[in-house]
Amino acid sequence: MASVGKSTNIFWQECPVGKLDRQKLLNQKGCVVWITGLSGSGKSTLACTLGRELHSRGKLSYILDGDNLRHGLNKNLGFTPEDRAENIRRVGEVAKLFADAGLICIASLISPYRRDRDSCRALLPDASFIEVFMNMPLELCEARDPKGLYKLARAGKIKGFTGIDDPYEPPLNCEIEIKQENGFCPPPSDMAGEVVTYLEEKGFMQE
Ligand SMILES: Nc1ncnc2c1ncn2[C@@H]1O[C@H](COP(=O)(O)OS(=O)(=O)O)[C@@H](OP(=O)(O)O)[C@H]1O
Ligand SMILES: Nc1ncnc2c1ncn2[C@@H]1O[C@H](COP(=O)(O)OP(=O)(O)O)[C@@H](O)[C@H]1O
Repeated sequence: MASVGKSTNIFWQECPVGKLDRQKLLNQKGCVVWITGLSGSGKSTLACTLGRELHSRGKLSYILDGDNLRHGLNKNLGFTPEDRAENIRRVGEVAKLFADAGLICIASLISPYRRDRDSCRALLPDASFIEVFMNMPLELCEARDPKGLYKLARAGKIKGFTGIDDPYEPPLNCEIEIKQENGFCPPPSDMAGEVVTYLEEKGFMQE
């Protein structure tokens, strides 16, 4: 009897067209670019700039943005550690499907806990999970505060806000780290360029 999670009597169905066939069609390799960092660190900005750059080079990508997914797939989840873990788990599984479809999947979530990110990494075949750490100081993110959420968190009107009264655990072994240079944040095009160069060097931009 085959059993997975809570289901029993389930079997894996093989499909006639596989990942390699799709990659050939698209002339690229499926992977997940997982962008993690504090609210306001520039995750969505990098995701959008990277998505546009890949599109202009004829590469198929798709952005999974934490904020957006919380309007649908994850609308029943809040920000407790358990809900964040479930949020990341679901997005990791969806990202895995997109990578299997042959796409360059760009996931952009705070994903504050190391264990949850590492579980997503473990879902993907070797080296096709590319963790990008937006290593921006809290002071910068808080000064940006585009949604006014840090202000609310400091005023005690949002509880459990990442970086204020909920932890952010920085990656220990990420593939790419984006940080300030001489006190300045690199422009979005440079941040995206760094990721594109990595994808080229590792062979994801062609089949
Ligand atoms: N308590 C608390 N902590 C952190 N963030 C909060 C919180 N409440 C709401 N928000 C808003 O939700 C966005 C983060 O959603 P994520 O799905 O990326 O979060 S997580 O990965 O599950 O931690 C995040 O979006 P970004 O600013 O784009 O990161 C916030 O706008
Ligand atoms: N490289 C950058 N240089 C200057 N401003 C940036 C840069 N990246 C992001 N920003 C600005 O910082 C704010 C937060 O960026 P955003 O991408 O929404 O962060 P996050 O998705 O991590 O919450 C936005 O106002 C955005 O325009």
